[in-house]
Amino acid sequence: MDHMEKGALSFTKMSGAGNDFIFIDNREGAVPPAIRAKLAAHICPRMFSVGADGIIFIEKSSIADFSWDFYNADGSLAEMCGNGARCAARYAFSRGIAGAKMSFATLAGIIEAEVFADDTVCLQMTAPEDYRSGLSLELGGTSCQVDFLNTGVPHAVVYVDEVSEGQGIGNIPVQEWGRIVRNHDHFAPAGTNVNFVSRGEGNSLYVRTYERGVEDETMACGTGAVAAALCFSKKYGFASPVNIVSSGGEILSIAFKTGCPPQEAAPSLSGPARIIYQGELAAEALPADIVKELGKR
Ligand SMILES: N[C@H](CCC[C@H](N)C(=O)O)C(=O)O
Repeated sequence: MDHMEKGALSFTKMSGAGNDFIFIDNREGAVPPAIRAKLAAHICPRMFSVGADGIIFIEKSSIADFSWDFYNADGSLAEMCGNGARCAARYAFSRGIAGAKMSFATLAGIIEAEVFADDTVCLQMTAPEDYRSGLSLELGGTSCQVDFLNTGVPHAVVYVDEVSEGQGIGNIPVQEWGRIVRNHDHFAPAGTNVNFVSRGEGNSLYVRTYERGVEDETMACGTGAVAAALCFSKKYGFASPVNIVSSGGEILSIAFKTGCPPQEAAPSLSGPARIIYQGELAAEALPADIVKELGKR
């Protein structure tokens, strides 16, 4: 039996369709706000620590069942995270923090969620904002027109069938093109997540997402799936619900009102959210100043 000093910090690892997160139950304030970004940037890198696309702190709330603080893997704060929110609902239900139907506060607004008996969680998303279509930029030597929608966080939507000369979504350079769009002047200064979208079978779409704050392709992106579904439907007239086949092969289902602007579509996001394991972060895995701060509580 390995003997390890009592861990410096307990956490739960979760996966929302392959978008993975570290959860900290912070209702007793174990991790003060001042060190959260540094903690995220220290324990999210894969191979060097726990590894995740982001970290979520669950906090008490006087206006909802709980509230949260979400940080990307690089320690940047983001207002919302669709897959993370589905995992937060599963986490809260599993720990008795909320019932199967719940609400929680994010920087993007209050999220209503429902946890189902299988691993599915359904969210009512906040109202999309700032829809922009036909933004011109160049990818792979081809001029193309991308759309933009804020679904809690900013998302650009690139229509792969228009830029890839039939290469197919599986062959496009997501890191290279994702970085170009993420940093493009159209989206300055906040930058944007970037979704590469291609028509699938029936009412489905293939979506590959380059995520701001991860600075790489993730296996799924919930707010990105919502942006892709709403923009594609607006441009090509897709019906609701749309099934999004994400990079990791899992399906996210987006339901929404059709025949109206994306801002009025009232989208919902359904998909899997699973607890993977519980863990204890060893003090030696953390910078001394963080261990010191954690020890104060
Ligand atoms: N993966 C998340 C999006 C995180 C957004 C974050 N990458 C940012 O906008 O900075 C999702 O499932 O919606």
